[in-house]
Amino acid sequence: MDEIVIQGGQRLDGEVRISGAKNAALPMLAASLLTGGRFCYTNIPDLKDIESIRQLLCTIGAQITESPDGLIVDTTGLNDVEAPYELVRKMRASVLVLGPLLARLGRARVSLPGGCAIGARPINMHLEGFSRLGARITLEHGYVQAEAESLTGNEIFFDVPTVTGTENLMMAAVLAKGTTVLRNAAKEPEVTALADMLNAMGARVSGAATSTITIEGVDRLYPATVRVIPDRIETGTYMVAAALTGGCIRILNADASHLKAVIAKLRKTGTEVDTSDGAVMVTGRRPVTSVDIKTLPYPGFPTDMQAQFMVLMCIANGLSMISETIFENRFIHVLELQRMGADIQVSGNHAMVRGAARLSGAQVMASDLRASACLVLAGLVAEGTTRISRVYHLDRGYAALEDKFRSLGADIKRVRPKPKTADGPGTEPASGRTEPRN
Ligand SMILES: CC(=O)N[C@H]1[C@@H](OP(=O)(O)OP(=O)(O)OC[C@H]2O[C@@H](n3ccc(=O)[nH]c3=O)[C@H](O)[C@@H]2O)O[C@H](CO)[C@@H](O)[C@@H]1O
Ligand SMILES: C=C(OP(=O)(O)O)C(=O)O
Repeated sequence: MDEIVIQGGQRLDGEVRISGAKNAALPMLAASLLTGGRFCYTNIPDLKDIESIRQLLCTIGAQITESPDGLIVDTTGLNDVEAPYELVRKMRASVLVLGPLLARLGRARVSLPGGCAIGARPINMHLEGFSRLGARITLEHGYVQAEAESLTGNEIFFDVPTVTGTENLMMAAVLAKGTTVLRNAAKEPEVTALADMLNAMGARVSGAATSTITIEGVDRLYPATVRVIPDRIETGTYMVAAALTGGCIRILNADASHLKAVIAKLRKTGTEVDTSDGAVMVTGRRPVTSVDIKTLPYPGFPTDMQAQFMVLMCIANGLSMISETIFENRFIHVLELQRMGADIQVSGNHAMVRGAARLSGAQVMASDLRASACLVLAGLVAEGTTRISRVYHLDRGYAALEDKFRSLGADIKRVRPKPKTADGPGTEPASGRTEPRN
């Protein structure tokens, strides 16, 4: 398994170009299943998760080709309605095919995703929503099956805002009879991007970016040409890299309007953020002032930036209280940061970070996507060498990560350790996971 090796201590300066957003591209690709025809996507990021959804769409019968105009997805002839366990276990966003398949074909079968490193992550609200639209839901042999002769609009109230739940229900409702109202809907920019795509296909979705989304069902949809929005979490990660290393990074192809909570917090740390010339310019300053963070649904501080921000708080000048309110187990990176010298105490969903730590490079293990990004950032400011294993998590969500950091001046490379003998010390257990899993 590959490792990322970082020699810390370089100040990062220069320009970096942000890729399309993973979390926008996934539902937008799933939306192509809603109607037969040729969709064209631009700004699709080069990521493992994109490979996984492409594989899933092909299993279902889509034809996918690269062209100079973009990624062409032809969904004219579908031959299957199933998302198998093998794909869902690699990428839980596979559940996003449930809504469009149910809407178009009246049937879908998807492996239940199960828990993941950061929490239980059930899909009960997706399923309750489909039931409210008239679908019969059965759970058997680890699969969820949804069936309906036709779907009928209804009012759906989410207990808590769910991003993929809102997206799944929006896709299910666009072809339903009558009007669907989603209350307490997620307001994330990726939800709005999907609503824009659905409208470009002929759907009638209003209220996206607010907590009430109204969908008036239509009889027909048409293929569309769409551009994926920039990845706000990748953007935020490079912003933290500038703050952390005291460097100056000009971030291109970013949308600062999607990062207001992160920018506000960064400015409070003393970091300069300038969004006036179309790019996002971030200049790290010393000392870094400690701030408290509480993750919340958008437009609050994103849970997907919590781990990266924690590294910045490790080198800040005081105490920082980080509260994680979205996922119940999203502090796994703390144990690895502690091994690098961080002073962090976790109590329930709060992490108290005592700043002024001198991080030192160590062998660490990535446990999930953003925890991996946090370890890369920690390696960049740590003294000495950091080796990060299980980096397949990073490949799910960060396009060309090493190239981008290297172009900013980081000393970072990917290596493939020599295979160890079967019974030699430190050998990967036979049951050790060697493949991505969400
Ligand atoms: C592919 C994608 O877009 N992933 C993002 C999406 O994940 P995802 O859509 O899975 O996250 P949700 O917004 O659904 O989760 C929010 C909370 O609701 C809970 N919940 C969710 C659905 C449900 O049916 N029942 C339930 O209890 C979850 O366990 C969690 O505690 O939003 C998260 C929160 O911003 C981000 O961290 C992920 O990067
Ligand atoms: C948690 C994330 O992704 P996913 O929902 O695909 O696991 C993420 O992008 O940080």
